[in-house]
Amino acid sequence: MSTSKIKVPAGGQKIVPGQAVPDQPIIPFIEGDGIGVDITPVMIKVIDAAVAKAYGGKKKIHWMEVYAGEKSTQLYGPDEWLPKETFDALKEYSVSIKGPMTTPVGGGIRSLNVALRQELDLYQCVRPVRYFKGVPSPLKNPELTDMVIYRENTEDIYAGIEWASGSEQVKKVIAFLQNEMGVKKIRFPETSGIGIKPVSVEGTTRLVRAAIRYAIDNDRKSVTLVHKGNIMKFTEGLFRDTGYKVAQDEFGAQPIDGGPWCKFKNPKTGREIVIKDAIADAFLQQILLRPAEYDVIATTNLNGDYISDALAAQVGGIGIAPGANISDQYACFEATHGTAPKYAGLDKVNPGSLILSAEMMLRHLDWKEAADLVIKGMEAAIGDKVVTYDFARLMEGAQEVSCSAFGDAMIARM
Ligand SMILES: NC(=O)C1=CN([C@@H]2O[C@H](COP(=O)(O)OP(=O)(O)OC[C@H]3O[C@@H](n4cnc5c(N)ncnc54)[C@H](OP(=O)(O)O)[C@@H]3O)[C@@H](O)[C@H]2O)C=CC1
Ligand SMILES: O=C(O)CCC(=O)C(=O)O
Ligand SMILES: [Mg+2]
Repeated sequence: MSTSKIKVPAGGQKIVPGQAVPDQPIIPFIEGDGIGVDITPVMIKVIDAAVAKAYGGKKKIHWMEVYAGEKSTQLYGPDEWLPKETFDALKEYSVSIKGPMTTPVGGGIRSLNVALRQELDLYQCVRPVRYFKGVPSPLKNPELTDMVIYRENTEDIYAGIEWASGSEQVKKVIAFLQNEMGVKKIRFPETSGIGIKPVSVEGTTRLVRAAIRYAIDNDRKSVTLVHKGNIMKFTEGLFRDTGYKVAQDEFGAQPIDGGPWCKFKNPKTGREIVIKDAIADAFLQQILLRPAEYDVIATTNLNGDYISDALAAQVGGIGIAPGANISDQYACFEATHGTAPKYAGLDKVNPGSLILSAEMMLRHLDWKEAADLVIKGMEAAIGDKVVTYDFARLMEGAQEVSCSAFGDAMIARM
């Protein structure tokens, strides 16, 4: 039986949802697999420096390591990928940050990242995509890409409801579909695996509501519902139809030229916000060719996963792509990228994604001054062409530095 491995730091306080953030909050972090060992300590060092500089010691984060993934199996036992006390801590302390965790392809464990999002009901995956001047990009005008992805984070095929080809369960499911549901279109029933894609009105409503509220609070021009509703009518199509209904019922949006696009006046600024939709395949070419036409993006889970990496590439790659998983109570910040195993332990990769995820966390705490210093350090280091390998290989005259040296370069420029 496992006993507690988590050491609660002395002197810190819990963040309680609905109450003011204490000056000395305890923030749990998961180091992460693969490059987690490289980027997580750099993120902590950079954030501590920004907070110290911004508040002169009045505010300070008390970091509390909690365990998941490979490190957890080493500490708690071979099958303990996500110990209960980790879940409990993430809930008890409300705001947390994590490094990436490995998910094997095909067999093996299901995604721990997805399990965390589902267990904490972190239904908004928020991934801002913005350009930092000087970052190498395949686009002529990368600064025109300025979008915020709101990816539904608890439903869709990520629910993990699927049965393996040849299993007794899949035979039952296929027999049920053929005999009781009149399904005749499973092309190779003897060897098919089957997956289920739940998309609900509740799940879509809360996600689209959050995206529209973000557009209102941040004076954005439009919210685009991205879906594949022409093919998956009752899941992706439901997402689109529900999204428009939320805009009309909850925000008073009125149809433009008979709809389905609609618009309403931002109650905070008086400017118009347009709610529109795009089919996912066409959207992926539009964001490359006409990025300026898109702003806030609300989409289903799988689309959001693909769109996140595609959009990140437009502004320099997933080395600089931050994110947050948010519910009405909890927030767990994490980068868009994964464990990049070939670079693990080499002190080589770009810590920018996790640092910018922590910058989002500072804004979530309303520690704006520290967040601004993080951005200042990042802009100045990139502006001086002091960058990690991923940018250096595409930049003229760059000084390539290690993961940890990039963190130090940021700190020196705050
Ligand atoms: N939230 C999470 O924890 C996530 C976990 N994963 C998991 O991560 C594992 C590996 O996935 P994989 O498909 O290889 O995707 P990764 O995102 O881990 O890496 C793909 C490539 O992206 C580039 N890259 C990633 N991170 C950085 C960084 N910090 N700095 C610079 N470049 C970076 C590298 O490109 P290059 O080779 O060109 O240098 C790398 O080879 C899988 O098990 C997957 O399930 C994946 C995504 C999210
Ligand atoms: O959980 C994983 O392994 C992958 C998740 C992922 O790619 C993402 O959330 O962007
Ligand atoms: Mg992904």
